[in-house]
Amino acid sequence: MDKSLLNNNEYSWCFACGKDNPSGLHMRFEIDDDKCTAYFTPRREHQSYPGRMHGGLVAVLLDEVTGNYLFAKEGKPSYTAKIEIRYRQPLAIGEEVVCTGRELKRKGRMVEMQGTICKKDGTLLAECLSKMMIVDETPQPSRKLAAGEGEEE
Ligand SMILES: CCCCCCCCCCCC(=O)SCCNC(=O)CCNC(=O)[C@H](O)C(C)(C)COP(=O)(O)OP(=O)(O)OC[C@H]1O[C@@H](n2cnc3c(N)ncnc32)[C@H](O)[C@@H]1OP(=O)(O)O
Repeated sequence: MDKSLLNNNEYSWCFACGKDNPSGLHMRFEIDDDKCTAYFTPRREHQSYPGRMHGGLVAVLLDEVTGNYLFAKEGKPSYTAKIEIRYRQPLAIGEEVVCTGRELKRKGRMVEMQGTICKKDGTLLAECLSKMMIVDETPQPSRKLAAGEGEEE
């Protein structure tokens, strides 16, 4: 893996997994041969209707667990080009879920990924099919941020 990627300070600001992002989800991952797994417990600040996680944030869990699998396998970033989500049951606030990302197939740099979110008893809550494009570039912060603008006072 290109070590300069991991030394890129901006990675620690990822909304889903960045350790320095105070508003982030702070997801952590386990990588196996064929999948990435993350355990996550939705908190009150993540809810939409009372007691259930916001659908946009459910999408973040799916996007991140699939993206992280590719990042670990390829040692390069990949960008989400398309994501389709089926929300089957609500994710309950306070109840831990298991997120899993797997590769289905690829053509060139475009990889088709599958993501699932299940209860600990295996009940399927949400799933996605996505297309992610592997890129060779190192993502750069916006010019404003690089110039020290856009930071909170
Ligand atoms: C420790 C840290 C951990 C870090 C771990 C972090 C994990 C992070 C996971 C979160 C990931 C994100 O949120 S990423 C952020 C959200 N996503 C983005 O910002 C992506 C924005 N879009 C783009 O940048 C671009 O559209 C790309 C890169 C996706 C594609 O652009 P491009 O490279 O110019 O490619 P382009 O010429 O358009 O297309 C190339 C080929 O792909 C096909 N193609 C392009 N888009 C699509 C599509 N949606 N569906 C089907 N096919 C497509 C084209 O038809 C073409 O086929 P052919 O003609 O060659 O056959």
